[in-house]
Amino acid sequence: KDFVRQPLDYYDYIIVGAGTAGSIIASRLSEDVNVTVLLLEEGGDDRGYATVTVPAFCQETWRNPKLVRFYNSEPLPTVYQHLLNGQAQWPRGTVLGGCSSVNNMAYVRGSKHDYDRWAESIKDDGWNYQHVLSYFKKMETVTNPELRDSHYRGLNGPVGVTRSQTVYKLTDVIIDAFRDVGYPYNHDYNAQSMEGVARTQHNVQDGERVSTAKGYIYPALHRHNLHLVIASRVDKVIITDRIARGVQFVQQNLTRSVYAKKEVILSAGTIGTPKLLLLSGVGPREDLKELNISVVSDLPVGHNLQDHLVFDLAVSINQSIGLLPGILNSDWAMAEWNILKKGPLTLADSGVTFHTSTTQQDQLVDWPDVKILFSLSPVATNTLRSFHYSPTLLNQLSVRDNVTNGFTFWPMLMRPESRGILKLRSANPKDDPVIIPNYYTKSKDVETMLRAIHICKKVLQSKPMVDIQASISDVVHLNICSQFVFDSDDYWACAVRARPRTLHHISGTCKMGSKEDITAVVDSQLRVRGIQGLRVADASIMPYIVSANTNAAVIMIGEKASDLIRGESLPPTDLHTSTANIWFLENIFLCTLIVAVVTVLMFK
Ligand SMILES: Cc1cc2nc3c(=O)[nH]c(=O)nc-3n(C[C@H](O)[C@H](O)[C@H](O)COP(=O)(O)OP(=O)(O)OC[C@H]3O[C@@H](n4cnc5c(N)ncnc54)[C@H](O)[C@@H]3O)c2cc1C
Repeated sequence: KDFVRQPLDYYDYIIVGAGTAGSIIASRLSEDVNVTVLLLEEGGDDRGYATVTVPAFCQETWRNPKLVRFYNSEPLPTVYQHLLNGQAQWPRGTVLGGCSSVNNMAYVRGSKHDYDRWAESIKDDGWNYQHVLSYFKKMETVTNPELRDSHYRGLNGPVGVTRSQTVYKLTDVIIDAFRDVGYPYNHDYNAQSMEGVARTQHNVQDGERVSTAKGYIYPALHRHNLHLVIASRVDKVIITDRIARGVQFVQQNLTRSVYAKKEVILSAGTIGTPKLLLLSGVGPREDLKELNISVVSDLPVGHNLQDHLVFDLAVSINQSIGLLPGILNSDWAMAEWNILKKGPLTLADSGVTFHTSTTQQDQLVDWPDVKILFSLSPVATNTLRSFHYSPTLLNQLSVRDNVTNGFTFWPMLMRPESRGILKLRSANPKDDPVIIPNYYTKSKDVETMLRAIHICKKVLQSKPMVDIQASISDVVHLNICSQFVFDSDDYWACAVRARPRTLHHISGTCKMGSKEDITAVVDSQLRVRGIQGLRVADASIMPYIVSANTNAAVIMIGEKASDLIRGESLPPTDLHTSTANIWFLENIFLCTLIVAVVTVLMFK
């Protein structure tokens, strides 16, 4: 059995959204044969799409309306002048596996400090790094032998993780360039420290994407106690007497209801979950009253919206060592992937990731606030179109179309201070919500991005970059920034503000917090405040966005939520003892030698 057409009337647990987190929770809860689980998903099957499976084609997925839904922010044409209609556009995976089936697969857990800050703010050590590390280990199977012998890594989890290898010479040149200007090479940014330049790890195993649908749901579909219903949009949580009783959903234009004996769990993502809560009367009282929705619980649902932003800086070089046109569609690349599951098609991106702390305060504790990724070509207008850039900007950046050899820096802001907001547009579930991202409303965010751009420029001065005559190819005086001297900080600040490009990591709209925190929507057990039998588990619960791509954190949230629901917990990882053990194992030869020398000396 794959999908169930019509659910029964009652289940123990109803999970809304078979995305990244929802797939995990359905799979874990249904491990217990004594409970029944219903998983409801608005989208369809993610199998049968080569663009989902083959890592190098991943960017095609988030342009495919069969796999994603596009949400537009409110227009702000005088602010986001480089965006089409002044609107940010967010594709969200609307398919089994959710965004984990359409994302770029970069696997980055985040810093120890991200989770320690969560734990401190919510006053619950169960979310500190030592605790969540146990879940990060549980969920993954690290495939590279050189990474497996580490106390930080997991060896038997449902999600495969593979560290990329050099396919293009440009990858090695970029790594060498960062080292040349003094940054360390980081063997594993998912271990003790994130700092430095590293080879990217991806949710890829045997050359194929591992979404949470693939890792958790498909292997569980044979279970009789798990029902998966697709193409069904949940429109409301049925709440009476402050208890969640079930959900109302629409399937083939028919509205149906299904009931939960134990709990309803919302995993519909950073947009879907708050929208559903608001439609169900859980949200800011004044906003709900305006739409004639009766208020069940007055909570700041939709507030605290956070995202990672990226800027693009194209560079030209004098050698053909990167991703040249035609490589990915060549017969040999296809053959190499089909037969050996190797080669260019296994790479979701350049394979290089750089993290660094750009303030003295962050350096002291080792907590990166900037990340830089790369594209191994000077990203041309064809691709830039999908970033929702305005025709004027596309026209100005079309200089890149004439650059055959080059690459693009993607400097990124990892801990933004600006906060956006999401509200209902109307009480009609078919209407998309109002989204106001408030990008760069805090000047500190612009300052951090400028420091990231400075790092890119510093790297261009390195010997490996000078050797390939690397130089910024976007020497175009953007109309709206023409009052500033090109390449000055004011110029870049103007360009950065005008085109806030999302890294697709929206989070935080149903914030987790302590009892006293009036800005919180869920408590540290992920229970919606003031309502029984209702939890949220997805990217929306993050109190602060992590300093990393968000998928790994959401998988951890899915694993931990499953344990919270079934009343279990993993013991915290004891890093202290184990690091010592690892040191002993890694240096066993040295230890044996010391013992031998001491023994000989004693008997002499
Ligand atoms: C294009 C793109 C690239 C990304 N790249 C990376 C990357 O390289 N690395 C990384 O770590 N992160 C990346 N991310 C972010 C990461 O994938 C997400 O943060 C994470 O997957 C979100 O998981 P979630 O469970 O919160 O939501 P989702 O995975 O979005 O799941 C929500 C699910 O709920 C369903 N749903 C919504 N509303 C309803 C409803 N009313 N009724 C029924 N079902 C509903 C949706 O269809 C979806 O399946 C990327 C995201 C995108 C979109």
